This record gives sequence, structure tokens and C-alpha cells, in this order.
Amino acid sequence: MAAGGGGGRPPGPDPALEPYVQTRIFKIIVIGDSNVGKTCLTFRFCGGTFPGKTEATIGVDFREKTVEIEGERIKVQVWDTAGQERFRKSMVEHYYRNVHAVVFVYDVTKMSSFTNLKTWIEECNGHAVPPLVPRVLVGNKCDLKDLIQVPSSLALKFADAHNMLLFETSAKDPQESQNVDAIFMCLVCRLKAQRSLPCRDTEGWPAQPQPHSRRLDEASRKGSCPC
Ligand SMILES: Nc1nc2c(ncn2[C@@H]2O[C@H](COP(=O)(O)OP(=O)(O)OP(=O)(O)O)[C@@H](O)[C@H]2O)c(=O)[nH]1
Ligand SMILES: [Mg+2]
Repeated sequence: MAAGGGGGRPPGPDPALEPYVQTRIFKIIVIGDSNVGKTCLTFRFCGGTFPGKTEATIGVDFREKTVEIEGERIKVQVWDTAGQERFRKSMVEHYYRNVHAVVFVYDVTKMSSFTNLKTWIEECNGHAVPPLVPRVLVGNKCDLKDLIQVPSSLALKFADAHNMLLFETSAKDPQESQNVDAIFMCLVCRLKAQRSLPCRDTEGWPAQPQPHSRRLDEASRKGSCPC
């Protein structure tokens, strides 16, 4: 038997006496047409790689990443939603419930995925997502330079009209991985600034100024959070 009969507890301070530190959880949903790269973007952010092969998402896939900002650990819970109507219809209510931030994704090589954004925004508005819930717009697949159909100027105009930041990036290009991170980190920074208490309630948040659109590469060149 061990000297002192410590009852099996490892040496060190008694956890019961340590101050209780709660990790905040921010729920971020990723929305957009099927095949725009939602799964790949969330995989890149949470796992750091581009998945070799993806299947159409059914319902939702959850991914998580814990980040540290100004000494605070925050759990980012990413909801990778299904773009195909038949795989999402029973889940839509769950997507929007208590959501903290929304990422709208289109494919820069597919104009229809851009024009369909208005439908996705309507769906979001139809689920009473509070106006203070930050939203960003992401044009994905920028690595396919010769196939680009959606000009940056058009996307920027749309983002401005909807009070969203615009990010143009690629889940596939490893050199863009910091820029993919910046999409989510920007949202986490805004949420952290908005909220001082660890609660999930999205109502009654303090008012925040709306962001101006800004290209991701502009922000990332500065090497800091684009907010
Ligand atoms: N070239 C290129 N291909 C990409 C990129 N991101 C995703 N893809 C490809 O696009 C296809 C669809 O990607 P997913 O991430 O599964 O698309 P999704 O939006 O999750 O689709 P749903 O789950 O059906 O809603 C896959 O073949 C990916 O390999 C990218 O940045 N560049
Ligand atoms: Mg998917």
C-alpha cells in the first residue's frame, strides 16, 4: 500500500479546490448548395487537412475545435450541414436553434451556387436568427483559377448588401489553410467581443456595429484576425 493511503488520487492540488473554469461553446453552422465544399472547409479548419474523398452530407456532421483567444479557451462547434434538400429537410430546425454564427458558402466556379445564396439567406431569416448573429460569405474553390465564374466584384457587392464579410479561399490548397482558419477565427473573435457571459442565449446580446466586407487575402496579409 502506498504511504499515506492517498485513496488512489494522483499527487497535486485537489481538483475540487481549483477554481471552476467554464469553456464557452460557440455553435457555427455552415450553409450552402450541395457540392460547394462545406464538408471540405470544415474538415480543413477542424482537422487541418483536405479530405481525399467526400460523400454528400446527410443531415449534419459535427466537427469541433478548441481555440485560445486572449487566454480564453473556446470550443468551436461546427455544424457541417447537408446541401441536398432531401438530406436536410428534417434537420433544418436544429441547424438554426441557438446558432451563434452562420457561414454561407458558394462555389466560385459555379454561378448557380452564388445566385442560390438568396434562398439560403431567406431560409436563415425565416428561422428567426437574431440580426446580431454574425454571418460571413465564403467563395470556395479559388484554386480552380481558370474556371472562375463568380467575379470578386460581384461577390463583394452582394456581401456588402447583406452586411457580411467576404472570404474567397480554397479548402483544397494547403497554402490557403490559414485563410480558412481566419473565417472561423474572425467569427469567434466577434462572438467573444459581443458576449461577456458564458450563456447560449442569443437574445439580448449587446449591440455591435455591422462589419464591412473585406477580402480575406487583404486581412490575412496583415496576419491577424480580419475583424
Ligand atoms: N478544387 C477544389 N475542389 C474542392 C474544394 N473544396 C471541395 N472540393 C471538392 O468539391 C466536392 C464537394 O465537396 P464537399 O465538401 O463534399 O461539398 P459539400 O458542400 O459538403 O456538399 P453536401 O454535403 O452535398 O452539401 C468534392 O469533390 C471536393 O473534393 C476546393 O477548395 N477546391
Ligand atoms: Mg458535405
